[in-house]
Amino acid sequence: MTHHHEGELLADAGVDLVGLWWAVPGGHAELSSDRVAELATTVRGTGQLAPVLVTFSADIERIVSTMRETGISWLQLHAYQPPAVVRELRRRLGSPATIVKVLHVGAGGCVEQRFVPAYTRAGADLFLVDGATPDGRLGSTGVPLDPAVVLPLVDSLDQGFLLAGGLTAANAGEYAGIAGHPRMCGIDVDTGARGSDGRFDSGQVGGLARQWRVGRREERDD
Ligand SMILES: O=C(O)c1ccccc1N[C@@H]1O[C@H](COP(=O)(O)O)[C@@H](O)[C@H]1O
Repeated sequence: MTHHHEGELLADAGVDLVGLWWAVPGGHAELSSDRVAELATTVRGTGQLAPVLVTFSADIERIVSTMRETGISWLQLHAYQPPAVVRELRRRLGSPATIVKVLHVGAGGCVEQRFVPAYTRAGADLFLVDGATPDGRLGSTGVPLDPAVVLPLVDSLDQGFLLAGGLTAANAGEYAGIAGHPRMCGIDVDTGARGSDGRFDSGQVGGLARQWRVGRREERDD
């Protein structure tokens, strides 16, 4: 989210977490710390949404100070930050923070597969399974993942996971085995939530919420 008015649209359409992109060099939605703070206030003001700081940064001091200054408690580490960074962030941010580590699936499978136990020991609360394209793009790729590759990966996890990567209302049926997985906690969508003009579209977001049958966290029993 980059504009204040998007908060109400997302809340009304059934979303519960909103990503604010910070320290994402070259990202189409890169925000300054001050802008993140303003938008986080708007997000919380809906009474329904919680903001997530989404970042490529591995700079522990900057991440911790931005989380504290903005009051954001959800952190999505979207790049290749190592387990040592997760461990130090967990130590510094404490248990109130929810740390989401992205696991990238490329042509050869999950790039971080062998680090998964280390991320778990380091204190990651959730994993987010997303794609990495052959040309190295991360985040907002709009490229769907092969469910046959994702399923054994999520089966190998000890904690909950979110799914991303080119998700739409129309392709929900292809991921039935993953959507019904006992550790499935939700989906994370950028491209498929937008209309042809590139803006968030309430019809697209509402369709995603309905087709994926993703309830709010407090309404689920997982
Ligand atoms: O959307 C972005 O610009 C972005 C920037 C930096 C990190 C992550 C970003 N988006 C994340 O990408 C995935 C899936 O996106 P898509 O549905 O395939 O377009 C999701 O986790 C977004 O939060």
